[in-house]
Amino acid sequence: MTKTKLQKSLRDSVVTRWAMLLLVGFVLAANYYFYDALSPLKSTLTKEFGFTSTDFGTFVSVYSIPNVFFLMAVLGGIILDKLGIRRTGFLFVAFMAFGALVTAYGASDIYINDGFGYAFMSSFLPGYSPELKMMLLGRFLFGLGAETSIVVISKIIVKWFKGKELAFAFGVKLAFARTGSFLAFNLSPVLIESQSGWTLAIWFAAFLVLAALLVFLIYMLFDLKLDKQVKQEGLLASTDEFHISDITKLLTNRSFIYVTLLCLTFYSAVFPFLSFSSDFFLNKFNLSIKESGFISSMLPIGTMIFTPLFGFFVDKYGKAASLMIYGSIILVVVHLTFAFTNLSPYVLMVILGLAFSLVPASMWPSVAKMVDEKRIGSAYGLMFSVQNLGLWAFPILAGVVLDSTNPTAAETLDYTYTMIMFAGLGIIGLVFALLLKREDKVSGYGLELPSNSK
Ligand SMILES: C[C@H](N)C(=O)N[C@@H](CCCCN)C(=O)O
Repeated sequence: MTKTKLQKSLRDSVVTRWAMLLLVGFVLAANYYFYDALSPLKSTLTKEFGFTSTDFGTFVSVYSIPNVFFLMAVLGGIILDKLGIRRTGFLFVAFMAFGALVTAYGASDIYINDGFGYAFMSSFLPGYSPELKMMLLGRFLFGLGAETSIVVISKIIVKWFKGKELAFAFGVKLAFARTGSFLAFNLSPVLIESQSGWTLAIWFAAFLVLAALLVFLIYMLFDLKLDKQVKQEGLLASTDEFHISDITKLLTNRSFIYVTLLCLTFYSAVFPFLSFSSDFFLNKFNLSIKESGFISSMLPIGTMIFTPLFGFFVDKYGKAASLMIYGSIILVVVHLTFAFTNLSPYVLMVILGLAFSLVPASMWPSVAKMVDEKRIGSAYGLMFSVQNLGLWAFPILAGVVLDSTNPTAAETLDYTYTMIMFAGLGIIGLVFALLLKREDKVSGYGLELPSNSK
């Protein structure tokens, strides 16, 4: 009796571990909120600062530069293994918060009226406004922190839920992320109408990320307590230690290569599209900023419900490779329908939500089947870095395509070619999904089997 009592730790309490998910879920929601908060403001940024579509695309994509060109997500995973959850998490969430505040500062009146750094930002690259340059710096720092903090949160979920409700917890974690996006698309258009000025929408987003840093501090107290109880950190460090050979093993695993390329193409056709979607609805259907922001938010709201459901389905019945194929087909059909018809964007966004649930719910758990558990951190880090190549390139390309296929100072923007580009990405993704399913028959990872059968 006494022995059993001694063996119980914080993670054995259902309430405590779900409370931990609530805490880190808030951090994740704030991350996604800030990522999407400026998307409904594209036309406002054009009106206030003269942003072109290419400027806006550059702003969206600068998030990915640290993760692509400095391999930050991979390095962050290594730092995580060396320094542990608390120090790495605090460092990268702090980067996120600092970057968010710098972005808001770059759009603020204080900065524009010759505030700190304005003269310096005006002294080079005259083709880019000082506002854009400061906001780019802020988003760069935000991106540096944001991707690694997602890797840290994934590890936190494993720490608290391994051997318990792990897959479901991952689904709920993604639902928190989507809640952040949903709120961003609906709140930003309301906040730009504030008496205190349109930049309140950006300040609000930045302070939300700052609040996330405080929430992470609270999480750290529990994490410390759990480590004291079970000395789990030492155990994880030894099992998750990083070796360069881990990366070479991953790069010779065909299934891993196909799933990573699917991750690159699929997410490149979703996240950059989502960043432009409010402006797309505004232009194509002649809607208000609020209404087009609301339509964009139909995508995350669908995924909040569908992702945990499909996660449950994959756990119980398998069929992960097939679900990735179905999700890819839906993505292509929706983007082509957006390009060539005037069908209701409300319905199409909900259908796109199905695709954006089918693929993530089956993709992320599938990686765990094809990669040793001790390499899972490196695997996710590598996938994130490759994926960020697309999240970097495609917002810029979308902006360039928009600017070059529309006359300067056009009243409304024609998105047809931009949407064809996103559909093209979806088609390439579909090919990788088909290759992945074919390869699974050879490699025998059992992607089509239920979770507990492998
Ligand atoms: C943008 C980020 N790199 C990403 O891929 N996010 C995924 C969730 C990743 C979860 C990994 N365990 C998303 O679908 O938002």
